[in-house]
Amino acid sequence: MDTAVRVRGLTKRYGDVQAVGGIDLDIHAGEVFAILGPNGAGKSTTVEIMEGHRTRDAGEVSVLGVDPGKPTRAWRSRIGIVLQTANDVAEATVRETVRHFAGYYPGGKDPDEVIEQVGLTAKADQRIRKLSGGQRRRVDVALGVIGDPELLFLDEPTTGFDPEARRQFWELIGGLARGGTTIVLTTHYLDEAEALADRVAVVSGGRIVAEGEPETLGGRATAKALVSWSEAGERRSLETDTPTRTVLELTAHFDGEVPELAVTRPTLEDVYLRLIETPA
Ligand SMILES: Nc1ncnc2c1ncn2[C@@H]1O[C@H](COP(=O)(O)OP(=O)(O)OP(=O)(O)O)[C@@H](O)[C@H]1O
Repeated sequence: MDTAVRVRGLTKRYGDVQAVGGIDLDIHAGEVFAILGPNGAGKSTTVEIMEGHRTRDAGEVSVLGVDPGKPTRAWRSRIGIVLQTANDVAEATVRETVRHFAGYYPGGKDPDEVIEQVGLTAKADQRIRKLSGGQRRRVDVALGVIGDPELLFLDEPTTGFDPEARRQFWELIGGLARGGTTIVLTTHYLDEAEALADRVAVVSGGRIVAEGEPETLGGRATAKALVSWSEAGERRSLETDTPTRTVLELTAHFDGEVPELAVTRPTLEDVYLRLIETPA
């Protein structure tokens, strides 16, 4: 498998703050990789170093085979970056803005197609200033993909989106991924990571504390199940390795339907919260 991003021993310090304290990372070409972690964990610093927007103190970084500390124009054109909302083009319309950015990428996508892809066709002639927060974010995404990048960085892409807009955005990202674009995103939404990411890394205190597929992260798939039900007006629950047996026993006990029966495993959020509680 081709490697899109390779990071070894990355460190970055701001004065007294060790923002990144030795990160190793491999992101494969074509995968969607999510970086999770609490505020101040070092996610943005790591991603901005990969983007070539921040210097590093030590370590090796290779992005599409190039050291982002020595970026070339050709390399930049292969990378898309969705930053937090840019307000400087607020007076222009959606179409004018997307067309303007398309001009930087001779081999890029058709502006109207991209506007359609991000669901802004009906707003194409509206000034960006008059869009809602979520709609502006879609413009940011349009600008990130207009150059048809091989690798797309998304920093907290759906902050401010309503639930429907988030779903549409997930579909957009899923479509880009199916088309072969490698995607690196940071997010605070665990359901977003679960819906989109092939693999996730949890960063805490400038280090990776866990890495893997969202379904199995932190032993999630093999964790004990929680069986819960109602009895004599009270909620009862039991943690068990053999939930099927527990349910059979409960069925016998109640001689049929178990009132308000639920069987659950830890969610990605449960696992995540446990991981960031434990110092690396
Ligand atoms: N330019 C800077 N100067 C000084 N300290 C900084 C700078 N940028 C980040 N830091 C510090 O480095 C640490 C990591 O910050 P970073 O922005 O990488 O975290 P993050 O995981 O992206 O957080 P968030 O989820 O809040 O965006 C924090 O303690 C932050 O205060």
